Amino acid sequence: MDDTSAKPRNLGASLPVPNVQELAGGELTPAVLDRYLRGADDGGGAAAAAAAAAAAEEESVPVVDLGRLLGQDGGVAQEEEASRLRAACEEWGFFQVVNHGVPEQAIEDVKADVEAFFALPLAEKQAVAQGPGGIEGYGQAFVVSPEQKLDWADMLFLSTLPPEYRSLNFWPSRPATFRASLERYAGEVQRVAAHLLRAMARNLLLPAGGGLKQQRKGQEELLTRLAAAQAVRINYYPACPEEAHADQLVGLSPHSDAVGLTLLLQVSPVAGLQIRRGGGGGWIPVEPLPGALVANVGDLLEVITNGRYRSIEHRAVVDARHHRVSVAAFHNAMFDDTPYGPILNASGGGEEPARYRTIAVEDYVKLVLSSKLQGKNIMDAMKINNPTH
Ligand SMILES: O=C(O)CCC(=O)C(=O)O
Ligand SMILES: [Fe+2]
Repeated sequence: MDDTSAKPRNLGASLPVPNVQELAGGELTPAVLDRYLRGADDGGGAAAAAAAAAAAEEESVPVVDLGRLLGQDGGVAQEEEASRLRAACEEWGFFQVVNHGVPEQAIEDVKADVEAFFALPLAEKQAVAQGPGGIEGYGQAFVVSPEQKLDWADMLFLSTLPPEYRSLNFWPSRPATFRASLERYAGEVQRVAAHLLRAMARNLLLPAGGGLKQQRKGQEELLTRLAAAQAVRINYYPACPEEAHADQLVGLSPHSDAVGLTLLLQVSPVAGLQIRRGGGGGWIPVEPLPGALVANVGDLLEVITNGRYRSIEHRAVVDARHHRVSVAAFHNAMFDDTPYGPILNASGGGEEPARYRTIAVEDYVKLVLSSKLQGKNIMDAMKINNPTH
């Protein structure tokens, strides 16, 4: 296979929109600002903020200790942590990962380099601007109509792993250490994702032993394949401009991640990420926890577990005074023709009906990129309408 055919093809592009960091640094005309201002019905509004505050008092996202999960404190602690992971996946779909083994320096370097990238003048950042027809590079995503409300953020999207998926022309050459920092960080985080997926597989799959051993092994491999490829989306949310109120802007519209497993680094010590647990309800903030990675179940994991684990709707809101940066590392299966569908005996008992269609990763990502970000609308289309459910 030659190098270009190994890469994911151009999977979709966004309509061109203004650079938000530049808008935030200049004077905004009412007409421009209007494209970003939302009412309560399209994601803005004090009511949502109040709901988040109220919800926060009662609930916070669970924390999983990866070292314990891998057995560093012995078997009993490992089992305890495995149950914690199970509950986090079944009841939340979101959790913070601590003691993950990613060296502090690898995190500090990537943080410093992404901040330094966004601090460059626009012309230098545009050296890695998205091209027509593609999502990689510096720009925006998910803008499909000139009328839709826009997100108050810019992003840099890069395929990171496997190395042959990279398009280095989109990797910044300034700051000079950017590429090395991101490469190291990408590899470290992929290892964390693979460990988590393997632990999830053990929680989910058939009991070991007997004639089921081979089947169990195959299922474990299937789940760990969800960390074979990785892409990162580096988000920059400018502070709210004076002309607006922070709760009228949305940094990233509500969505679930169209991948296997996401691990997110909250670079800035500024809150912004919020999740909505199944069945609606208020928005719950995921406070930045120093040194932690935020894990969340993606759509493909929901499909493969036949809905036992759910990909959860989340969004990013804008801070009134400080900009915020985050690095989302999306782990996914390779972009080939392999179809992925539900593992039907995941419960260990009898055949359960498939609740989702089977689809190839590339086709699913294409479908998502050609749509407006709107909650879990695309996952709804993946569901099989089973009259018994
Ligand atoms: O900035 C955040 O905290 C959320 C980012 C996110 O959800 C994404 O990039 O998919
Ligand atoms: Fe996301």
